[in-house]
Amino acid sequence: MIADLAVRRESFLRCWRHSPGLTLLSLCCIALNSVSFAVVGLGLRAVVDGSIRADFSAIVVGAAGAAAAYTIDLVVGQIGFELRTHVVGRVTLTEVQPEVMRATMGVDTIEHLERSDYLDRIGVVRAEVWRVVDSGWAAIEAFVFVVRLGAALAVLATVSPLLLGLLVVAVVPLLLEWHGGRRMRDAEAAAAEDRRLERHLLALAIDPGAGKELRVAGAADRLLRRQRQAWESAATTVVRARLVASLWSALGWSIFALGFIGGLVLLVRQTAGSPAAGGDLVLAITVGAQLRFAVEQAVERSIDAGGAALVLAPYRWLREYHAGTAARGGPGLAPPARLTDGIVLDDVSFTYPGTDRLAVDRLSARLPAGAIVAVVGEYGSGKSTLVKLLAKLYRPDSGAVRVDGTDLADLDTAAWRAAMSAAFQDFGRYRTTVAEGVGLGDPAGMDSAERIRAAIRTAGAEEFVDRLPQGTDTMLSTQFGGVELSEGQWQKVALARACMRAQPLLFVLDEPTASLDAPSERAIFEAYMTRARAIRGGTGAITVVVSHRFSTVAGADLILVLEAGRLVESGTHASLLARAGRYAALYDLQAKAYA
Ligand SMILES: Nc1ncnc2c1ncn2[C@@H]1O[C@H](COP(=O)(O)OP(=O)(O)OP(=O)(O)O)[C@@H](O)[C@H]1O
Repeated sequence: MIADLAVRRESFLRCWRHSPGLTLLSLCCIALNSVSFAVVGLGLRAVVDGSIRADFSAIVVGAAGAAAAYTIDLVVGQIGFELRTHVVGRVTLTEVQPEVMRATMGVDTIEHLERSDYLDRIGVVRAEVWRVVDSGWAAIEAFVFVVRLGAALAVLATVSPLLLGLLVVAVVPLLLEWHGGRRMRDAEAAAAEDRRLERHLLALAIDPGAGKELRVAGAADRLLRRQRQAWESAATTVVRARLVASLWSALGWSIFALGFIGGLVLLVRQTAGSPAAGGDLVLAITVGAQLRFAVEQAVERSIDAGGAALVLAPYRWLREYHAGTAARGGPGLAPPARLTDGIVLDDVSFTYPGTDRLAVDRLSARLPAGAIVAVVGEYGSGKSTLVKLLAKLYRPDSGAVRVDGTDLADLDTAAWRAAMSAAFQDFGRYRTTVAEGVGLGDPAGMDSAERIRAAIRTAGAEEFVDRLPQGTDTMLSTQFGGVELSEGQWQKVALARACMRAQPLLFVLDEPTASLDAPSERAIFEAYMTRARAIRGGTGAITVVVSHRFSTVAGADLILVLEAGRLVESGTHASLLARAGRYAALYDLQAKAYA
């Protein structure tokens, strides 16, 4: 609560610093608006009283006051709203949104991108980040609307304390509408699954991949029928609830109208015969009629202010999580300029957050400087996890990864990343030009057309890139008016991206050729071997290749065989075959399958 208040205050101050003039103007509008409609009533009373007393100046002042207050009520409220929306929007887009993106991207590890509970929180913040900025305004406005309600009641009390009873009848429609609103929300929640399904089926219908299958199978009509059913089911639930909510609302309004008329009748009976009562009557009618809206605004904005807490909580979590991981990472030590000893995995264990199974289980191995190391094993044996630990995308639960004797945890994360290159199994498909998509592998070198070409050459992508309509300037993906690539071509672009750094200390290839045909895979792997041998001289670079295909990695200097997160064998291809253990059995199995 206190922490939320601090964020609200900070958000409001951001608006103030960003646009002090507009913020001040908007605040003035809110303040003026808070008293305007009570002043309309007072002005009209002055007019009526003035006409009874034949007091011309009272009539003029009253009419002018009422007219001004009425204009303010109609216009200034809207202007204040527009100004606030403008400032909130600008601060959201220029300050808070980028901060959220930085916090999401700036976390060293990727746990928050792989855990569904973290993703849910990030999703809420990203979708409703404007509410963080609006939260300060919502609190101010909620307070001002309560003051506005108080002012209206105070004015009514000057006529007769009896009229305070109008507050009760003004609350009744609100409660009934709230009840109807809750039914609507329940209905929306009940219809959410059908809506999701409906959107998903519609997206499938226009998805190029599914589109092919649906055409071949002739299943498009069937799919659209299912989509329509889902839509109708969702619509029926919501429309029914809307109808019920309207009935509750009509009932509430009727009660308010009856109570209001009752209050006026009482007032008339109390003041019957008194000529001075005309002004009071007009004031009671004007202010009383608006009372329900005053209550509604006060409640709505209070709910808004309270509802912002739903976004403020994950927003604070994201900031603290980011700050916490940054503090853990610290400024860190610089990685060595070249590896002399190598990387040692010392009794490393790791369990993914939210799971209880060890993905890497007490693994110890030495990856000598300059070595080409292959990591092999069956599905789910922990190969990619090992690679992520080397890239510092996760930290071991126990044990340590040592780089030339220094714990990887003590190395500066950004500097370590700058000293390595990686192509991952689930590589990114950047919808950019080829040159950008490759160059982003090393932002420092992405302006060099030569380096981009060299990376493309190393990845074996030169031939297909040269055939593209604008070569390296070709836009990728038809979504942006460019060309669509095959799976294998996308993978070659990702590989080229990983080749942008000329002298990395660690070069990681996690299943870099899974989408490629066997000859392409072989050619690329050989190119990598050549490259790995070339770069190891300069920096003692270690190349780690993860692969399912044992034949591809037979030329590696060291092969690590994983099973259920454990290292079960290690050695060269020849030594492992001679050992006739797990590696030999799997190699044999694959050789027979390919034969
Ligand atoms: N993000 C994650 N969250 C939870 N568990 C995970 C996550 N990623 C992997 N795992 C689990 O960790 C274990 C090791 O997975 P990993 O991806 O390292 O295996 P792998 O050998 O690379 O498999 P593959 O050859 O299929 O890529 C598996 O049991 C997997 O289900």
